[in-house]
Amino acid sequence: MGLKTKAKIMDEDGIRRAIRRIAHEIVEKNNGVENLGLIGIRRRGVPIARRIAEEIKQFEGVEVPVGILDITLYRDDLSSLSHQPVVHQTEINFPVTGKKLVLVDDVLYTGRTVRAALDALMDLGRPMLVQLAVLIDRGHREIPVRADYVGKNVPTSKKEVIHVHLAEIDGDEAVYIMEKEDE
Ligand SMILES: O=P(O)(O)OC[C@H]1O[C@H](OP(=O)(O)OP(=O)(O)O)[C@H](O)[C@@H]1O
Ligand SMILES: O=c1cc[nH]c(=O)[nH]1
Repeated sequence: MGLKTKAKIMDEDGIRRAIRRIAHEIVEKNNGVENLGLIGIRRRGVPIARRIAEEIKQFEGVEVPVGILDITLYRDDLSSLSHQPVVHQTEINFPVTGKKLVLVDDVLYTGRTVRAALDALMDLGRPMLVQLAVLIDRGHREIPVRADYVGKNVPTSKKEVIHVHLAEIDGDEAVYIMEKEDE
């Protein structure tokens, strides 16, 4: 099944501003950066987490640690109820116990990836709290998960797909709504 571009909903400036705002909101909500840690969900959550850390360094002068969770979705169809996120690898080189962790991902959809991420984090220790930051919330949750920080809420139909492009992975910066083409 093919996908065709329906609309470009964010450009490079829009992505930069959203990430900058999220960085400020994280510091404001947590009353500073003490005990803060960012966890990027591979793949595109990782560069977003690194950019948030870079913003925080610029305005707070503190380096917030960034860890990585590698989670892959196994599915035939994005709209299927059955896709299963599987945690492959964790690269979290700081203790999570007692930390305020912010999970970072590009798109929040059913919430199943976040659930798998939470399971993996809880296996590593006992964080003080876990929050969630996403660049795009497209709705259609299948479990009770909500984001604390959202770059842009994008109402979608289940037939649509959000594609986030980031320079580190894709060579360009944009967010697109794609539409499934009928066969
Ligand atoms: O809320 P959910 O239904 O779990 O969907 C959200 C997840 O789906 C995407 O990952 P994808 O497997 O498409 O890989 P990508 O990060 O390489 O785009 C996205 O990056 C999120 O991690
Ligand atoms: O539309 C979607 C849904 C899940 N993950 C994506 O990257 N896009």
